[in-house]
Amino acid sequence: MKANIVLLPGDGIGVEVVAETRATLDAVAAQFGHSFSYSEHLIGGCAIDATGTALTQETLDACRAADAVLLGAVGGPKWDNPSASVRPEQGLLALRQGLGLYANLRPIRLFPELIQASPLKAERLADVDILVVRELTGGLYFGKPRIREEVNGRRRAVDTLEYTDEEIQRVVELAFRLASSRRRLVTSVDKANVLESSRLWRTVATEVAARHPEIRIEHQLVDSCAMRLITSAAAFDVIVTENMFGDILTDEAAVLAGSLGLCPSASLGDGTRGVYEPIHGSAPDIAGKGIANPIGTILSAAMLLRHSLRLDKEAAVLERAVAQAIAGGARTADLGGKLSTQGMGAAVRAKLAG
Ligand SMILES: NC(=O)c1ccc[n+]([C@@H]2O[C@H](COP(=O)([O-])OP(=O)(O)OC[C@H]3O[C@@H](n4cnc5c(N)ncnc54)[C@H](O)[C@@H]3O)[C@@H](O)[C@H]2O)c1
Ligand SMILES: CC(C)[C@H](C(=O)O)[C@@H](O)C(=O)O
Ligand SMILES: [Mg+2]
Repeated sequence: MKANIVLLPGDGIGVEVVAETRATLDAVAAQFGHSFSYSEHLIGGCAIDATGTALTQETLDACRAADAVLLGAVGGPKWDNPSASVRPEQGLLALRQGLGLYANLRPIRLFPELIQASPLKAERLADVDILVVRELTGGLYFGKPRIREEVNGRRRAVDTLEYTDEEIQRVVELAFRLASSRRRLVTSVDKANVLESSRLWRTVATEVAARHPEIRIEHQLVDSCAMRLITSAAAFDVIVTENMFGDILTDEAAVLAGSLGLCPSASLGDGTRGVYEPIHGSAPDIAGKGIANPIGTILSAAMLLRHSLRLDKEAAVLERAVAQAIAGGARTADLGGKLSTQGMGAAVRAKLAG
């Protein structure tokens, strides 16, 4: 098949891990006789430097016209001034909103050979297989008003946590659909003991659950969920939660896997188009050194093959190649090894054909 893929490397290690993933997608295409064409566009800090804005109309239009988008990461110290009116992260948020990508799927899967890479005891990690469905276009990230002002000599700032029933319903519905082909348990995470928006979330989640009697639902407060992710992660199947809770819980859950650099994601809306990106950021502490782990991005590309291109077999072959490379001892520095970003990509490609 022919597919048109937009690459948005962004900033820092985003550039390094996207280059390695493109090479890996090319190897998949060659093996299965597909033709992937790529166009590369700016987003984040590099877009601010070149154009003054973190997401140009041109980049957004290219993404709208593409079959799928592969993104690296945005941000970095160069653009971190808290008084700046434009920030790299705004580009990512505008992209998610502009494409209507309201659900971010973040699978947390463990490779058995990497159990030692996690600081947790091995017995706490047995059978961990979690899919976090993070709401992506609502909540504190987008609520209005958003204010920074000075009133009577005091500095004041406001963010707004807002959800409509429709926004909650569509993402919780998706979580239930995904749970039906897994272990049939949805954990809806909120802060309903304090937040009005969470009480609406819990009410709507309960309504959705009533339409899916074959799937169990449990409600869990976000603070104790954070603890249970460490003490009894294997008890979770699908977790569905609001935007910021999902952001925080998934970086925590990445510790189970052994490195943030291993974890992929798919940002999806109602159609087949999606944005695929690792859950990590631009990692300024290691950017430019060629040592970032590309596996989170390569596994995001596998999700791209499956969800946007409907290439299930190719996705499975790529995921198997990653698993075999890791089983064969391929390790970047975050996993205690010596492989470069390119070395890790090459180790995956070496397993593709076999
Ligand atoms: N989706 C995104 O574009 C995204 C996500 C998170 C953070 N950010 C941005 O990235 C910048 C840095 O944020 P941060 O430092 O809090 O988080 P980060 O995810 O960039 O890094 C956290 C830690 O994990 C390590 N790490 C991350 N990815 C890795 C990989 N692939 N291989 C090996 N090690 C890896 C880093 O070296 C660092 O020690 C900020 O500007 C932030 O806004 C962007
Ligand atoms: C960079 C930032 C806007 C982003 C988020 O909070 O969504 C990141 O942390 C992520 O997890 O994709
Ligand atoms: Mg995050």
